[in-house]
Amino acid sequence: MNEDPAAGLKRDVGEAAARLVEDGMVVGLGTGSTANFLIDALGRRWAEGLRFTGIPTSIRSEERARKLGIALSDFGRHPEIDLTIDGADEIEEGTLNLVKGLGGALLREKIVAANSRRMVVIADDSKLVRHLGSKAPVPVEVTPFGWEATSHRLGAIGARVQPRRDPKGDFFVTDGGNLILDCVFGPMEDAPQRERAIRDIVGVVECGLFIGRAEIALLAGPNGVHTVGRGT
Ligand SMILES: O=C[C@H](O)[C@H](O)[C@H](O)COP(=O)(O)O
Repeated sequence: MNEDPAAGLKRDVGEAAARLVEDGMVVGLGTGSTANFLIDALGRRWAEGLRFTGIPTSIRSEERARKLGIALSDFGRHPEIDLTIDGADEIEEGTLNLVKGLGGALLREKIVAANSRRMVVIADDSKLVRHLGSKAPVPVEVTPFGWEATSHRLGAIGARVQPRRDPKGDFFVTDGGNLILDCVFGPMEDAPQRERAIRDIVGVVECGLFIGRAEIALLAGPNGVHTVGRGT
């Protein structure tokens, strides 16, 4: 198995973010390799006596947190979340707008982020970009019914569309039973408008552009973890 070269940085930032959680909070638990380090660090804090309620953003994160003994709840019972901590595929300098969903968890992640008082994004600093779309495609979750027509409409607003497949070559299916179309737009100077244009297409369930959601970013680099706010 290939070792992730950024694993050390992801661990550093996951552990730093776990220190933001306080007793009694309702906490959105993100998804992905960086969020896994957060969940593991929270598991250690739980074992030391910290008590909070976790709202997982995917089945994978739910299983990981449950194994560590963290108390979890259903989003429906806790529709107001104090703090969500999640990874990202790209973070735009200045705005902290994000691309998320390369791991396929964007719909639950976006619902949880939209209902959180604060969202903190965690990543190694290679994820910081001048414009979203510079390196990553925008994942778009679509209904299986009519996906070809939805794909065509996405093409008409400028995307090069690639249906996501799993390692066996079958369509990748999300936790919500939908498909993902990875949309390459190239670097975008108009991500907020692009998000609206994508979401206006019938058949689109949600898209991986997170606009105005993250309040701060914790970024790990060779010199340690630093905090970046919006507008900096
Ligand atoms: O669907 C996956 C999520 O949006 C992840 O938070 C995102 O892909 C970042 O994942 P990682 O920390 O593994 O790079």
